[in-house]
Amino acid sequence: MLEDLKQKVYDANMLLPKLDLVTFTWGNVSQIDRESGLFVIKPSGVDYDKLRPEDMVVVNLKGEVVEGDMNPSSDTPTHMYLYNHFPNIGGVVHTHSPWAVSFAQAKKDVQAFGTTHADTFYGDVPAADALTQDEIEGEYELNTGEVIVRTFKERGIDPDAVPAVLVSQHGPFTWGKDAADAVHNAKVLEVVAEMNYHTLMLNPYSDNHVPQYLLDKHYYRKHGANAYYGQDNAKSKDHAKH
Ligand SMILES: O=C(CO)[C@@H](O)[C@H](O)COP(=O)(O)O
Repeated sequence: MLEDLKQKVYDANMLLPKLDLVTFTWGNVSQIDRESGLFVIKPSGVDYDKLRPEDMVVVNLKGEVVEGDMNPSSDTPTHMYLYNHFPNIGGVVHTHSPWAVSFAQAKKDVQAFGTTHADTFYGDVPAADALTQDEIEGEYELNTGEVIVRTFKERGIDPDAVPAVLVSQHGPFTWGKDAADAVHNAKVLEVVAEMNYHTLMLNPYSDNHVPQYLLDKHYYRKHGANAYYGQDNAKSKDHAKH
């Protein structure tokens, strides 16, 4: 089932080593078919050079494996949580790319210091709280997905405007309209994280943050003036006109 989607998800996973976003098997990509409510994700712990499209695992939004001979990625609960709570996303990526992980471990946002950032992320990329562990039926479940969604809610960040997060004690998760778009965002995050580091080394008090109205403008240019970005639409339309 979903053979075309398996091919797309396989292709997106194979971009991770190509884009220097993963070491060994440290990463995973998925994409959802919103019609069926099923998503396809990489199997856990499989070397990229051994991976095949037919190895992709099909999972439903309760986290149950619907088709696949191997275990799905260990991050499947997080991908699933994001699909359940961010209705407009179509693909999710997790990597351990070094610059983004450094900011995640330091629990520091990647700030919007310039257009390189603003062309993809229309605001700072937030560092989420550390992992939480809840005992669920005697098993410990790392509620990474809950930590991500809670961070966006508490900080009033629109996940469609900032398709990325830095999970402390773990690493970056990015998302997008599909798997390929989510991989693109993962690479941009890694590049702008490195730029953030050097910007702050050159000027630790750097406050040349791109103003929010300009970030809005980039957002509307890409998503259209009617796109809602956490503000009154009338006001947003005015922004877009400038
Ligand atoms: O952080 C971890 C494991 O601690 C994971 O994110 C792995 O890096 C990827 O795992 P699989 O997708 O191969 O299960």
